[in-house]
Amino acid sequence: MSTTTTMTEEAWVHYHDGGIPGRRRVLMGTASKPTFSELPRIDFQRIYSDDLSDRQQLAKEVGAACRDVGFFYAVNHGVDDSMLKETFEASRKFFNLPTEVKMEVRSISRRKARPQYEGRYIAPRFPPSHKLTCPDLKEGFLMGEDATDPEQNRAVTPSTASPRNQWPTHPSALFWRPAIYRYYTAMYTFSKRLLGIFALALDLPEHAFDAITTHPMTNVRAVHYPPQASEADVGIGAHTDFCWFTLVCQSHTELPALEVLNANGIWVPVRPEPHTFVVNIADFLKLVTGGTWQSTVHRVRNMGGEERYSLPFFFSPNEDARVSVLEQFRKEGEVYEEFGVGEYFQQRLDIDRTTHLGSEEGDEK
Ligand SMILES: O=C(O)CCC(=O)C(=O)O
Ligand SMILES: [Fe+2]
Repeated sequence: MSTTTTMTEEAWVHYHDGGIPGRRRVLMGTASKPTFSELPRIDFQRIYSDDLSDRQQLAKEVGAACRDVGFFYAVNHGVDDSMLKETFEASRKFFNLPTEVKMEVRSISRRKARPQYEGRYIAPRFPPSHKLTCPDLKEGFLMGEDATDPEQNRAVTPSTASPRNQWPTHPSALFWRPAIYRYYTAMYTFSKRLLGIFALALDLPEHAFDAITTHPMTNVRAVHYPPQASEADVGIGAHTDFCWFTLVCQSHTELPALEVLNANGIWVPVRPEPHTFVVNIADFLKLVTGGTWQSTVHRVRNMGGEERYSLPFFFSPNEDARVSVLEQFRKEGEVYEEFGVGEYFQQRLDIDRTTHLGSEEGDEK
């Protein structure tokens, strides 16, 4: 949850960074630092160019945005616009279904050795009782890689044989699975290309990340944010994402709802722009770039009286990949350990469960 408080006449913004509670002083006037006040807009048409120098030029702009802001708009991304529109229509329809239809896919397993995520419906303000209350007003539906879903064309092996996703079976909800799969597949394909641009932006060969992303960890979370009655409520509390990077499509609302925190502790609104993705760097890419790329704090407050829908797509490397700080970001004399992608992800989920009430059940970000 994020709040701005005044302590001895100083204002602070509170958030979760890397799953850990943090705060930032609000700096104004002469105390303010150079920082961003809007998100860069980057033209992605060049991602499809056969000419390497076009892709390198794009990568230069992407690299600057990742370093200076951690967020950018991707325009002309080439993903089919009518498919995006249809996915939002399907989202509206899904979240309008009776609660009992959505609750069919609400269950989570209580197994100790649980998988990184389990696809399901996430009810608003859950859990209602045994802890304090969950602050987030949002409701969501989460799915991700699952070799037992034939749509993913993946080999079912002993390690991938447990289903992770849950799909509603009520006749009124059967439209949901194909709609989400169309979106998932398109975002997956775009993300693989984007990864090549990130590699170039980091002065690596374009295919440097291919070996660790043959079966990447990926999630779609469809989210519905009801209009907020009060400033004290929160659609999704201030946080950083803990994957490698996130792509977000947001529905149109007159008043921007997604906000990004700049270095002066000012919330910069991310106005919904038609036909664009909002791309943000998450904790994992910050980690492997030795903090050179920013995983920027953000939150959602839906104050404009309209229903809001968003479709974040979260991307991380293979669960069994091992990564470390990239060579060019290492400092002499420092020791850098390797860590497992899946283990890191699980650690972050566990931290989030204990420090972020809204995410007690493994609310992947
Ligand atoms: O709804 C949005 O615009 C952003 C959601 C978000 O930050 C998240 O799901 O991690
Ligand atoms: Fe996020």
